[in-house]
Amino acid sequence: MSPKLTGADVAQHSSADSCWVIVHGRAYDVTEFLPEHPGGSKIILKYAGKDATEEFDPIHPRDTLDKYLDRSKHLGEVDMQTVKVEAKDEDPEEAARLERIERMPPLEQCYNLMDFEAVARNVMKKTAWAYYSSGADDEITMRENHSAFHKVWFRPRVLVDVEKVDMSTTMLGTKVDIPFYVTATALGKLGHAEGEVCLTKGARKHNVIQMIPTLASCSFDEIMDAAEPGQVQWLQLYVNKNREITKKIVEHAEARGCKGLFITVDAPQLGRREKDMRSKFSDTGSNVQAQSGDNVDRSQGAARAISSFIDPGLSWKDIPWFLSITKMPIILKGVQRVEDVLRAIEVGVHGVVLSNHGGRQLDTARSGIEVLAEVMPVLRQQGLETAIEIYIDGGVRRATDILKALCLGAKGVGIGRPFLFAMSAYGLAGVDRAMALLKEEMEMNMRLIGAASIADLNPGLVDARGLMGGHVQTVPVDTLGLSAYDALSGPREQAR
Ligand SMILES: Cc1cc2c(cc1C)[n+](S(=O)(=O)[O-])c1c(=O)[nH]c(=O)nc-1n2C[C@H](O)[C@H](O)[C@H](O)COP(=O)(O)O
Repeated sequence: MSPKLTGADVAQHSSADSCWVIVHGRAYDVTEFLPEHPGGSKIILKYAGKDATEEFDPIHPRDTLDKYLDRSKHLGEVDMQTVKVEAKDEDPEEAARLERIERMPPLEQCYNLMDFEAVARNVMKKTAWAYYSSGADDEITMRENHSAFHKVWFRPRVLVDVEKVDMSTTMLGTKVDIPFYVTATALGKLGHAEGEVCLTKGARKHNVIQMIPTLASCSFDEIMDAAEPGQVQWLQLYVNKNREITKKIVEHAEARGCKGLFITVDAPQLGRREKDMRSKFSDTGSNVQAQSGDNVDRSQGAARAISSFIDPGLSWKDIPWFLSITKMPIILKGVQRVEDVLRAIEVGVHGVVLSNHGGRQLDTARSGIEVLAEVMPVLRQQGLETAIEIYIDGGVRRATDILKALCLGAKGVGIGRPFLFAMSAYGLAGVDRAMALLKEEMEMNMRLIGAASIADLNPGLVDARGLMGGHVQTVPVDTLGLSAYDALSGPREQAR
């Protein structure tokens, strides 16, 4: 058994000519990999000759080095007792954050999904909050996503026997307890050490489907392994320019039992999320799927650092190939107009998610609920309303938002940030409470609109004319949301 390396051995290799790093107590020679790194070489050189574990973890699946770094560069175990721990200069912001954590409200004081966002804003690390909370450009679409639901009013039925309420439904053939799923959101470990696995555990407890992101912090297999037998997961796919890599990922997901392939079609390039950019994301780029280490401009924030492999050339002509390489149902995630829904039906995919990526891509794109109100009447007119499954996501924060979407014809909705914020602030207990609150709201509101089951939900229960009136600000100010978003430029107010 070769002797362990010491911290001094590693520290001798701290330049671009010879660069060793320590990750999880093992040393790696990454000299030749430097120009390949999607996040650029600078970020690795910052940790040359040192322990890089703390920066590596939130961005990279655990098996990244095993998968992508040649074995000959794996140098073996390091005696961590001999590694000098760098004294961190006092960061007043971090000290203030830790202070706020001491005073954060107990979980029981979170009564709705916005409460989690308000708490998370105060207790999350700056880069993590910036990454999760940011929308593209002026964040108009991000705010519209939630506001748009306030343009839809209910037309409740009375004197309906709603003693028993059944909110279960099926999504892509899977029976779920409530018509929402945990949508794909990258870099789960920015908010919580367990990352996407924490969401897996929450989804399992509530029999809710989890969509696994391509850009997860945890490895795909870690997330699949964390699921209980019978627990259903889908894969969200960013298509790689190198289709061989993409084919391997899709085949592996199918072999592991994924029950849906959601191809993201609204991100030929990731949007400009300025809060993320402002936090000067300096971490390494995730996912070493990229073949060549483009010299990514670090100031572009996390998004740009981790997405250089995505193929902007993806087009309708690629869909038959996807249909040929997998039996999983294929859903196009990020469709934003009825013409593309009709095209999706034509090319034979199984569904679409009407989505603008949570307002993180094209700013002033319409909200999912507004596109839904455009799509469904056209599909009904052509007798196509059941040809494929229609989902929406973006700005869903109340069970009434879910009910409005289903009344207008959606099969279910995806929810992103709320579960990230609940996880980041309170871990699994937070995710669990967030889902339980939605179930509570759902049962109550189904009773109040006079619907005993999902089958009872129909367009007659809502008045969606407010969505058609263009974008005149007819929406009441969403005060809850205001306290969470960074619309306020002042210092972070005290945790509530
Ligand atoms: C909040 C968030 C959303 C991301 C997301 C990361 C975060 C932090 N990321 S991103 O880094 O590339 O933008 C993904 C992603 O990996 N793939 C994807 O298809 N959608 C991604 N989305 C969009 C997500 O799947 C939903 O469309 C969006 O979150 C729904 O809006 P709400 O957050 O308001 O529920």
